[in-house]
Amino acid sequence: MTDRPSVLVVDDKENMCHLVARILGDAYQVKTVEDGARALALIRTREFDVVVTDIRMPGADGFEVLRAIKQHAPDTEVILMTAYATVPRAVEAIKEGAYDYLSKPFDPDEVSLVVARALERKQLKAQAASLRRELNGVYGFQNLIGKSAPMRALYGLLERAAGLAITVLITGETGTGKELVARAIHHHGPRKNKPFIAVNCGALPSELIESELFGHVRGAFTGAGETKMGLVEAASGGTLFLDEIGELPLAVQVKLNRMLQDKEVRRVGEATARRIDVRVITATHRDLKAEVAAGRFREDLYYRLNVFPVQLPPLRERREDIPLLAMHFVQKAAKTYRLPVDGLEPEALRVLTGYAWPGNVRQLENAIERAVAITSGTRVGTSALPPEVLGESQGAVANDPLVKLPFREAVDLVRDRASRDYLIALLREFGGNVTRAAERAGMERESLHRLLKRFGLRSDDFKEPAA
Ligand SMILES: Nc1ncnc2c1ncn2[C@@H]1O[C@H](COP(=O)(O)OP(=O)(O)OP(=O)(O)O)[C@@H](O)[C@H]1O
Repeated sequence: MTDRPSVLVVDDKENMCHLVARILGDAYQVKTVEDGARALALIRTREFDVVVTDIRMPGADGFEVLRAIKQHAPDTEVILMTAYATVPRAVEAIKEGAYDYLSKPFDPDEVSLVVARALERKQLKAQAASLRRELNGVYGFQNLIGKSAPMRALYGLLERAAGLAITVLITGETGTGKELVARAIHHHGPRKNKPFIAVNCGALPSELIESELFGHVRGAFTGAGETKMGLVEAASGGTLFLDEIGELPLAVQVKLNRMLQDKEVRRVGEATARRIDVRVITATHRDLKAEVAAGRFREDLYYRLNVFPVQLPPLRERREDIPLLAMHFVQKAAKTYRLPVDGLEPEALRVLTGYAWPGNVRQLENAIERAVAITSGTRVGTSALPPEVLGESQGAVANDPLVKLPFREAVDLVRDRASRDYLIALLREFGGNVTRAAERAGMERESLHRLLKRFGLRSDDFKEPAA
């Protein structure tokens, strides 16, 4: 039987090997070797579930066996056998990753029990690892949901960015999750216990931005009552997230650039500067490079911010995530409104997956929240979905005659449409001159004539009227 768990017994005393093999032989597939060096060679070529090894052996001892296993087969559990005198060493071995030890002489039940427990731990560990993999696949990174290829690639990038404390520039259409990503980077990095301060540069009136960001001293300008610390200082030790960075007025861009360069901040109206230590993450839905070209964004600041660019994919480019996101938002809304809604009708899911979502995840979240609020049963159906979502997907699917045809006929139809369009463009280009059109098309004049006839086209219709 090959599906029994495998156990390797290593002891330089033959009778000890036999004894352990006899105890375990009924329940496990047992292999015995009588010296450490052979055990080392064996574990490089074969993986055992559990290894029971003596500590004191000539040549390679139990510690060497343990280390080799942790290196080559870290999932294998190791149990050491030890005489009374070497118990302290066995305890040391546990610190190095062994599961347990048996002190000689032992009784048979003790051996069976320790091996069974070691196996149980191995299985639990494997189960936990697979659950974690699954959860990571589904729930992605921090609070980000999505398991599509673009999202998985994104998680890898975010993991790297989080560990590096590097300046990150997040770009993506509205509602793609830029703020969520910024938070995920912060919470996954070494500054997670420090503040995360988010500032929407587009939402602050331009005359206030400077003092909000950098702070001001009393009386620095009309209306500056008390001295106030800015948001940059509030983020000290943590992360400053500047959303909609493309909206920052040029004058403030200059100050921000200087702050990043000198790692110092100067409150408005104050002569001396203060050292600051903030990690800066910025985001924009604009094409900053184009903004630079148009003179609306400073080039030096652009390069300072764009150290680690992260581009978020629009939802329509990761449609396979829509069911997962939709389900997540259904649960969230059901909890908020204390409603017994717990899923979506398959048809509703089909419609959601077919829609283009110009407002991305935020639009999906709003659509689902509203749908849940008006659902009286336990599942969201199509009738609860917003008209714009229904309209587009129904239009795309139901009005296209192609879907009513068998595959071959549909392909023929598409080919005919494309051929006709091509011929029209060709005749236009050459003003109805069939000889030249045939040359470009790489076919004989006669063949082109036949094709034109088949598609009901007349070359004369494309000739310039005589002046
Ligand atoms: N991958 C995702 N998983 C779960 N929720 C998401 C995801 N992406 C976005 N969301 C949710 O969608 C909403 C919009 O996200 P967020 O505010 O981060 O987008 P944004 O790109 O910053 O938008 P804007 O450009 O309009 O400021 C939030 O409620 C957020 O929780």
